[in-house]
Amino acid sequence: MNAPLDHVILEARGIRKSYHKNQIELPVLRGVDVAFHRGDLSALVGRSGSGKSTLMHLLATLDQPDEGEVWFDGSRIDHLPRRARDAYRNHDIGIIFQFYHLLPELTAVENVLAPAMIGRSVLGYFRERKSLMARAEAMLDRVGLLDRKSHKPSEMSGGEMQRVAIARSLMSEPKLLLADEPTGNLDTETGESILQLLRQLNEDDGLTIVMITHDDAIARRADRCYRMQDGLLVDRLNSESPTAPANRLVA
Ligand SMILES: Nc1ncnc2c1ncn2[C@@H]1O[C@H](COP(=O)(O)OP(=O)(O)OP(=O)(O)O)[C@@H](O)[C@H]1O
Repeated sequence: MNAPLDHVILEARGIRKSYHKNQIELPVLRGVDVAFHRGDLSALVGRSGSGKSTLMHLLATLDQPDEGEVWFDGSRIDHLPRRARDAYRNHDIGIIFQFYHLLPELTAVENVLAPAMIGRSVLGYFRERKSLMARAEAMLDRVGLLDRKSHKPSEMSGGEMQRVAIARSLMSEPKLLLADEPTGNLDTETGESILQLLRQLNEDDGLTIVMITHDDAIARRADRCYRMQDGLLVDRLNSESPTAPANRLVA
């Protein structure tokens, strides 16, 4: 198959995936083709159970498709060896989740630092500790949370915890951020501030973002929206929201 076009950073081609339970096959993705464009804030929208998280897991190489291909930045990534998949997740992309996945015993700044410790020897870590700490603090500052750097997750609000998770995902200077229901656990106002932060990172820092959501109103805020239904990409959202003038129809 041909490599993706240059403006496409992440692409799924002909993806099929089934789960098996009690010897019954449950087809969850039934031939999904989707291409996310470099520099966009894209949304993948669909009802609960439509297969969004399953697709995201495949895009993140947390699982492998039964059929089809996943391409990132010009390379095929769906059946890479484990080390290469780890490197992709640790360096090329950032991932944030609805429930933040912070370590409860660590402070905000330690949570941001944590992934940078993976793959480094203890000696290597201590040698670079100062610069890593400075970067972690800069990332916390980027998300407006430097003054909470010594707080543990139990001492932060949901919105603050999501900001820490975003700061953590930025540590490795990813080319793309995968966000699974990033506002799903937040009230409307706090969710709005997280959306604005994602938009800022997209516009100011050029970060490509793929956001998964079940909420049409949130999806309409993206540059491109892709709708999933019963394991298929069915259409692209008609986006006429006045708040999203850059919103494009994807035919
Ligand atoms: N590990 C698994 N084993 C069996 N079935 C699964 C597994 N994971 C997901 N499913 C099923 O696959 C379907 C799609 O799930 P998925 O989590 O991808 O949907 P979703 O669109 O992300 O939903 P939600 O918005 O509720 O997270 C669901 O019917 C779910 O029950």
